[in-house]
Amino acid sequence: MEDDGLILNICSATKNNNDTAHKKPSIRAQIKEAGGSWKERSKVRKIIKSQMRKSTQTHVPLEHDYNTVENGGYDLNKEVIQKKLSKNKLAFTVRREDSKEIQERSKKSITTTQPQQIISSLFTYNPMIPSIKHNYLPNDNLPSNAPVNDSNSFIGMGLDADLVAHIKEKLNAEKPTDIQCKAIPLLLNLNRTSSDETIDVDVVIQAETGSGKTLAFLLPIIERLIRATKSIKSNSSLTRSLGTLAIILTPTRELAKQTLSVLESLLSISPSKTTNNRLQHWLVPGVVNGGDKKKSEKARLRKGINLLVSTPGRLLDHLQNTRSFSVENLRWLVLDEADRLLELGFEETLQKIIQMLADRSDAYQKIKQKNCLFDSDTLPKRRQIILCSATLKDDVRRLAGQNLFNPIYINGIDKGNEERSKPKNNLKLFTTPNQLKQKCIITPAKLRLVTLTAILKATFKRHSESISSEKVIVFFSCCDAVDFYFDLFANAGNLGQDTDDDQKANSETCLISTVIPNLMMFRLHGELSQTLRTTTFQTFSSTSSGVLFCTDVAARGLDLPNVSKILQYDPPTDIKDYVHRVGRTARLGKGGEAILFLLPSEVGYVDSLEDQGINTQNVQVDTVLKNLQHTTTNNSCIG
Ligand SMILES: Nc1ncnc2c1ncn2[C@@H]1O[C@H](COP(=O)(O)OP(=O)(O)OP(=O)(O)O)[C@@H](O)[C@H]1O
Repeated sequence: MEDDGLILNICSATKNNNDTAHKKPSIRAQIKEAGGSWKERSKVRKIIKSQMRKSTQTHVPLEHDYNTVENGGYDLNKEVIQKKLSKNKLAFTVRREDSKEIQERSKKSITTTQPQQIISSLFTYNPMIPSIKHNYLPNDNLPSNAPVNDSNSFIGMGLDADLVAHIKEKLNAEKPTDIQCKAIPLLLNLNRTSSDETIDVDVVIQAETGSGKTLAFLLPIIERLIRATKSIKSNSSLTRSLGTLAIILTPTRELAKQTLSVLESLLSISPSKTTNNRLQHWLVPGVVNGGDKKKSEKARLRKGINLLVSTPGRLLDHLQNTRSFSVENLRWLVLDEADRLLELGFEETLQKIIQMLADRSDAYQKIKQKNCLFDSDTLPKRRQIILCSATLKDDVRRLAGQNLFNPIYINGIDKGNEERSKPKNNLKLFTTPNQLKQKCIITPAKLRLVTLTAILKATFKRHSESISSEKVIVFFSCCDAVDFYFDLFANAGNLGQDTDDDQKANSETCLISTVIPNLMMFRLHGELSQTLRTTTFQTFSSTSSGVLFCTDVAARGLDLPNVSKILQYDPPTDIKDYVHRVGRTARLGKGGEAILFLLPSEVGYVDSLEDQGINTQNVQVDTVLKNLQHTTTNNSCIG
């Protein structure tokens, strides 16, 4: 699927683990089970089982066990260690040379073990968790992506008064954000001279997640079209059959639909005296999207979609196969989440799209068909490319070198963040919202599920009949993991009992959890039907409380209101994806919390985050597990 990268949570075997495997082959491996009658084989299997049971009961913690402790694999609490050490004297004498070291290590281990550990009844002890050495630098928590008070107003930037009143009423946007202050005047380009046709240069916008980049590029486009509409006297020149004037490309279908709805609400501006309803009359927004019916899209393209939002594959398909799709008048090509669009899988498609658009408008220029709309000075005289993302790096610069015209880079990184982030290399840093509380929790594999449950339980506390109004997103590495955990939380205890129920669950947008009473559970990934994806996205957007289990299909661009917490059950392989995942909360100056789950073997991830200027606070599993026993009054489940 184009939307879902399969990211596996692979932890490489350490040297010590390898040694362990080498020194102590399993009993099963030593006994040949093949051959003989089934009765004999069954007998052998029983013997093996009982030997294995005995072996685990009498197993003494040997040197390599403690080596794995250091690597975060195991920990034996005081009782278990002492019991095992005293019980098996034989093994103890055999490995006498190791014993002193063992005792030393066990002493260390015991002293570091918390006195009141919460241990799941499934296990006899909690594995030890390696401590991570990093300097957590608490920041001032001042919002970095909120509208700026001392900014120039939208009207001061040159936006139409009706449009400004409209965005205030519809989107509650009164003051521009930092990136909007920088990008809107540049893209409006009001200081151009009509003689200089090349002045509308390409623009690269990089700013934090949730800082209003969508309006930063949509408002100037709409404003310039309003101005062009006003400048033309005859209505006959303004018709949707002028074809597509702007294309906005997004990497996922959900983001395409979201961008379309922003466009629609911008264009639902009430008819003013000046535009006299003409804007709505001819300017038609639309979407063409993988997963939708191509036939109806073709019909709409034939009639004319002036502002088109699309995913790359479907756009290329229409460019190649829909003859009535008119892009000769195209004035803007926006690549939203540009770095994702340039990743493997999309890059080739994108290059073909850019080439086809260039060929078509060149051919058109030769025919020199004219419309007075394009004679006005308000529209760009050439196709302007706008790249946009919170995480732009060298891949974008490569495209910039090849396809962009005199690109201008606008960076929304605020001063506070720049100072806070101390780069260890020369790479450009990614920034995350200043007010976002970022935490990491090192959990051994066997405690991960119980830790997730504890966090969700603490977040969705019961208040008599209802639960806390919180919205949480949990990211997993792949579609199967989402389905597995969704089934677990939604259907625990009923798994696999009724296939009709399973089918029903697969087609339902939301289920009530059987683990956490009253909790509404949603899931989103690239293998679900398009209808289910769309309804899930819409329902989770509008709900006031619930949890969404998803893959990275929901990581980029989605503006899901009031999400208070992001959990990353599997860390993403790319730090860029980390930035986008956590960016689903703490949007536009609001607060938020992000918790990253790491296996003991993955602690190095914290350093990689630090290299990018991302600072996480380490939280102990024990603190979280206590929430299973106590309902804390503190809203933050992990302190
Ligand atoms: N100036 C503003 N005042 C109030 N709200 C705004 C303003 N600008 C944008 N918004 C709202 O802020 C939210 C986030 O905006 P948007 O989705 O464009 O962020 P983004 O920077 O594109 O984030 P991401 O990188 O995650 O895609 C949206 O709900 C949008 O309507």
